Amino acid sequence: MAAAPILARRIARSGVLPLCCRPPSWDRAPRQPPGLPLAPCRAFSNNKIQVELDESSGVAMMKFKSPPVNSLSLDFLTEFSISLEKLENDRACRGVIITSTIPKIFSSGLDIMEMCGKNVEHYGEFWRAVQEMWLRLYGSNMVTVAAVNGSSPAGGCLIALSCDYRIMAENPKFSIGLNEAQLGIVAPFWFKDTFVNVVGHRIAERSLQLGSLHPAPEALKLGLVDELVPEEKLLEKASAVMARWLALPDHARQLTKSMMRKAVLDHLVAHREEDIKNFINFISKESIQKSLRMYMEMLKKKKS
Ligand SMILES: CCC/C=C/C(=O)SCCNC(=O)CCNC(=O)[C@H](O)C(C)(C)COP(=O)([O-])OP(=O)([O-])OC[C@H]1O[C@@H](n2cnc3c(N)ncnc32)[C@H](O)[C@@H]1OP(=O)([O-])[O-]
Repeated sequence: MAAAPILARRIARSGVLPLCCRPPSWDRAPRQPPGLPLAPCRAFSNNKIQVELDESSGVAMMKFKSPPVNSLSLDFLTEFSISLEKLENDRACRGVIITSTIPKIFSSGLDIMEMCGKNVEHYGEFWRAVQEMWLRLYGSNMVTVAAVNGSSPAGGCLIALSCDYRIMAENPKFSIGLNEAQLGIVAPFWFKDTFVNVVGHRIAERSLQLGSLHPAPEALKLGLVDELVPEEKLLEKASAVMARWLALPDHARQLTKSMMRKAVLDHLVAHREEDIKNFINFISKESIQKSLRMYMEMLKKKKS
């Protein structure tokens, strides 16, 4: 598949290790070598994501900043994977809080334009980047907390579901869910598995079949998010939750997390190429392309 070397080159250019080469974090050296001056805060930023690591707490704040709606384009996904990998390999980092700088939007999900009117090579490269992002986030050794400060459909919901804990702003106008069926497309098995692991089979089945977007209070009732807080308290709450999770020894928490998630992660790793082929075949169908075009037109009409 031509897409594999392309993504490998993109990642190689950035100096990021592939997932399989990542050292387990319970094997890491002590956080602060003795005798070195404390460096309390470090930041890095790329076009679509900004990251600030507080070395004294070991917590990174990752903010999506890709207007207008933080859609997950190929470039966004690549930057996201690179940012996660940098943090994963940083001995000073134990946890990451993920949020958005865009008012009212956490992420609008996969960029629909990446799935419309492109060639087979592009679809393959795009889908590999979606897989890569999920493998890194769902398989992360770090504590991951989603501070969902706006709407979060489809791929945006997947990001939140892949974290260890989800806190959402208690605004009923913000909704979250895997709404793929509303677009005439189907969430792949690993989106479904991640969803089932959070809310259970019955809720996931009903919500997926209906392509439901759940307003924040309903999302809380379903267990799709863990807590609702006033928007202005979201980051404070996320930091408090993070501190509680980081109070445990890393190795015990990490091994437990890995035990809970391994089967689902292994399933995709074992079927990655097949999953890419399935996506390409599915998304290339004229009927699917038509559904996506109609959905984009509906979004534009709603705006005008
Ligand atoms: C098998 C595959 C699995 C698929 C998984 C997925 O994630 S599928 C993804 C499922 N995702 C969804 O179903 C989410 C669909 N989006 C929404 O529901 C709303 O946009 C919103 C609630 C996120 C924000 O509402 P709001 O009133 O604040 O903003 P607005 O609506 O005015 O949009 C502003 C501009 O952004 C554009 N644009 C928006 N989203 C996307 C996108 N994903 N991509 C590309 N573009 C997108 C929109 O067209 C408009 O462009 P224009 O006209 O300026 O050129």
